[in-house]
Amino acid sequence: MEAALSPTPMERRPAKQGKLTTPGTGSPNVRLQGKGGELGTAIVCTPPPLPTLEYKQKLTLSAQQVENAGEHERTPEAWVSLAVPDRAITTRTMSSVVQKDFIERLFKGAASGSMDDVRLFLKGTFDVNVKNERGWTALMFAARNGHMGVVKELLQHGCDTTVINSTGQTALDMALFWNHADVARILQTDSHQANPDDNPRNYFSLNPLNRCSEKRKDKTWLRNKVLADNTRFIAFHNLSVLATKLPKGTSSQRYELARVEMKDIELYMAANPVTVFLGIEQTNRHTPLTFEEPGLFAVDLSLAEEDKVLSLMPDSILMPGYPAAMQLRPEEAGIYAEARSMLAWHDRYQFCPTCGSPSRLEEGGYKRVCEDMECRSHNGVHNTCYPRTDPSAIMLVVSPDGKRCLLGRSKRFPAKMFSCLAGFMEPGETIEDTVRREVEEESGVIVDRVEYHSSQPWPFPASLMLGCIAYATTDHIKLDEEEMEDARWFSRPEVVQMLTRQHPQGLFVPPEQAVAHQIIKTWVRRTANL
Ligand SMILES: NC(=O)C1=CN([C@@H]2O[C@H](COP(=O)(O)OP(=O)(O)OC[C@H]3O[C@@H](n4cnc5c(N)ncnc54)[C@H](OP(=O)(O)O)[C@@H]3O)[C@@H](O)[C@H]2O)C=CC1
Ligand SMILES: [Mg+2]
Ligand SMILES: [Mg+2]
Ligand SMILES: [Mg+2]
Ligand SMILES: [Zn+2]
Repeated sequence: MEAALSPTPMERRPAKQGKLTTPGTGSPNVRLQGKGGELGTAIVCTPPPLPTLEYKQKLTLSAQQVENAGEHERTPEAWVSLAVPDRAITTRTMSSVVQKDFIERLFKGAASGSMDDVRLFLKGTFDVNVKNERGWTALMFAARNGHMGVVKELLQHGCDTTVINSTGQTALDMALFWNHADVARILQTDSHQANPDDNPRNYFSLNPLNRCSEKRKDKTWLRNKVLADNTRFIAFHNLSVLATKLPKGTSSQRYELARVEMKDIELYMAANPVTVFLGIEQTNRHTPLTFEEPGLFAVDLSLAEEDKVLSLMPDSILMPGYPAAMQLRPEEAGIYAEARSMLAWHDRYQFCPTCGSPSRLEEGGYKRVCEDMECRSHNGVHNTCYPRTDPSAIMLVVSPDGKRCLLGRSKRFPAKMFSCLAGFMEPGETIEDTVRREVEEESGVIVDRVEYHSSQPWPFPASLMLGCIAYATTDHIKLDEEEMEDARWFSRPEVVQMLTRQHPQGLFVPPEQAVAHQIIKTWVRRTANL
């Protein structure tokens, strides 16, 4: 595919003559630089001859022919081969045709990633920030098309990252808009601009525990840990977690997980409830782990009466799943995600999926082993023995013109809430396949490019949301009437109103704890120019 020179077809027009002109004369000019800095501006006062077929053929001239050739007939290569050894190019007057050729080669090279063309220009020691008629620099072309090598080369040669084009965009804006994250990062580092999209951290993903998976097979260590004085238990009752209220004034995070002690639950522990080792609350992950550091377990107290569980901690509640769990402190939400998904797995997989025999817990609750020693699950790879995680794609679809995004309403959504489309991954699919299939199934819209944004554990019961931004090639909507109630294209201003809960019809998007919210916000941030 031909490398795009700019986001709009307008930009693909060849550069107009006369941009590089000296005011008052209309004559082309070029800034010439030598080792010690800028040497001055060479002005060509005679109107330049147009390139001829003959000129084009000169591309293959020998060194001698080049030396003998007239000024206007020299190609950039010829100029460079003549001039670079003694920097003569910086002191010569160059015809505008050759100048134009140099600059055109620079822009084309930057847009297509052709390092040779870019280096050719750089050898010529021109102004690296030369612009086309729309104010685009070579750095912008390279950033627009994601050519990391060219971007680095241009930055090394002093290309200015702060230049803006005639529509107010910098090279960084373009890299972000066109989702060249690696290029954006380099430009940010260079221009010291902070990017909130770097390393996004979603709610449910901030689990501070050291899971110490290497300890799960050490039965003695685990037993001692369960009994240690400073060990604490996160208690669940029918997948609702015991939580206590935080002091007032702590924004939307109003609860934290209650940590109960062995002495409080000894009675229930006698019944051997499902208990899962979650990890160690290690204060410093860079120091070696000691046994003294407190361990954390999840325990399923569903066998106990609900009020008995509530009485374990003053002022506590049994917090149901979504959306109640959005009120936990973010670090607590990470622990909750691990704990709830694990207990939900044990709850649903009490029997061996291979032979139907009862199964027992092993490895601190991270494995279920079939009690029938003849069962096939004891041989080879058996994922039936390990906790489940169901990958699920969630995507913001951007319209073909880049100006709108697709949000939908599943039938089970609260009234007036619109969100990203989402769907479970099927076996044998890539993330991109899932995104394209679910978008087409649910909305009839065709997606081409898929960009990964970030992921989020979604413990209802054990999904892993794979957040993406997807670029549509069509915009006709044909709704999946079974799953979806509505799906529409929304403009950026309307999405901003939905994010900030100021939409005139009261429409809104999921809260900031949902990855959907974060993906939508990323798109809004990237489209500041709309
Ligand atoms: N974090 C976030 O911001 C958001 C998260 N989500 C989550 O994303 C997930 C997927 O979204 P959703 O639109 O429901 O998915 P789908 O579009 O794939 O539709 C779900 C339906 O497909 C069927 N299905 C197919 N495979 C599975 C599977 N492995 N597990 C469960 N159901 C399956 C079920 O049908 P049936 O019930 O008939 O069996 C289910 O109702 C859900 O867990 C949802 O809660 C959704 C939106 C926002
Ligand atoms: Mg869906
Ligand atoms: Mg679906
Ligand atoms: Mg599906
Ligand atoms: Zn079995």
